[in-house]
Amino acid sequence: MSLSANPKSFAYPVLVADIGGTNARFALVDNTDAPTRMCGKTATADHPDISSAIRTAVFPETDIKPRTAIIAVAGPVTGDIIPLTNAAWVIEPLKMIAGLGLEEVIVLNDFEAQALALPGYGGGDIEQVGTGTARQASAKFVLGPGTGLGAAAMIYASETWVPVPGEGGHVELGPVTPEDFELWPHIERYHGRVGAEQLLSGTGLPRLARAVTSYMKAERQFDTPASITMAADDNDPVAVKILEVFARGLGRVAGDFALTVLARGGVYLTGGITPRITRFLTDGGFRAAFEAKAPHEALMAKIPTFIVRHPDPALEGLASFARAPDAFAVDMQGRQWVGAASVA
Ligand SMILES: Nc1ncnc2c1ncn2[C@@H]1O[C@H](COP(=O)(O)OP(=O)(O)OP(=O)(O)O)[C@@H](O)[C@H]1O
Repeated sequence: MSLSANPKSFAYPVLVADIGGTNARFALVDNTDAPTRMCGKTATADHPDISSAIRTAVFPETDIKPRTAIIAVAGPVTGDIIPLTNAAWVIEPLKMIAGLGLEEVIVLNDFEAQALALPGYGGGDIEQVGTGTARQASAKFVLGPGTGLGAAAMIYASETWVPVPGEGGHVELGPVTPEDFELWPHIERYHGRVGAEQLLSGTGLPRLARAVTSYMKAERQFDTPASITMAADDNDPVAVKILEVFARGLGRVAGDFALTVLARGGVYLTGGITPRITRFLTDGGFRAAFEAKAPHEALMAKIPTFIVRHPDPALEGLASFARAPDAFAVDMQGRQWVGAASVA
């Protein structure tokens, strides 16, 4: 059964799960005040389905079985059968309710989950890049180059945080500097266009590498993102140029999103690529591109940008929601399933 109402409390313990293309991560939230109990990660390929992974990774960790599950998946939540974008699992909430004894299952988008973590970050969770100060109770944005380029806004309205997921990773990426104009003709078009994710992601990096290699008339073959970051660590000039262009592009897109929602609460970078290119995010190019938004340079200089250092941003966001559902307005339509026992 699918409901549209937003619950203002959950039955505890709540199991939170971040299901990625490669790994599934689980944690338990025992009540509104309890710290998050991490249950470790497991390779999705090691289990036939999510229920089997939960039985193996979570049930041995708790005397009281979870009554609610809140799950983040990469990709859209469409109906009662939810295939994953990059893994063989199919999430079937009604089967999970029946098979695991759950009362309720909620399935959210993975970057919506990452947005839910933003208001709670502090201390070592984040590292600032450049100037600016995060304003309290103001919009935030999370942008994450991983396998793809994930994006979500976090809006503050009526004393409530409202996560806004979307397909922002597919916005257009155009040339700006004279070097860009020389480089752009070397970029392979995807259906006639250059979307941000086509360059600024793990799958995009080899395409960007081919363009930069051709533009520099160099002899290189970079087939994986790791081969590029490793070569850049050895100061290979082509790999360095690729990551400089990457960081500049990411700054530009991050700046566009900051302008779009006036993200005075900051723009936060996550994703598997980010920690591997820190040097290129902090050398000035990223931040300069972020701020170069005439006529709004002065405004942009005040908006802070951060690298997220928290190891499990999506899980952290789901745990925040599990602890304090009242603090967030999460759209539940078509994404919440309850068992017969819970129907009043
Ligand atoms: N050393 C590295 N340097 C650069 N990129 C890397 C390196 N190792 C892995 N990557 C890239 O990071 C990307 C994966 O990022 P991320 O972990 O955010 O993806 P995901 O799909 O969200 O995660 P999951 O593995 O949980 O499904 C892949 O494109 C991978 O090639």
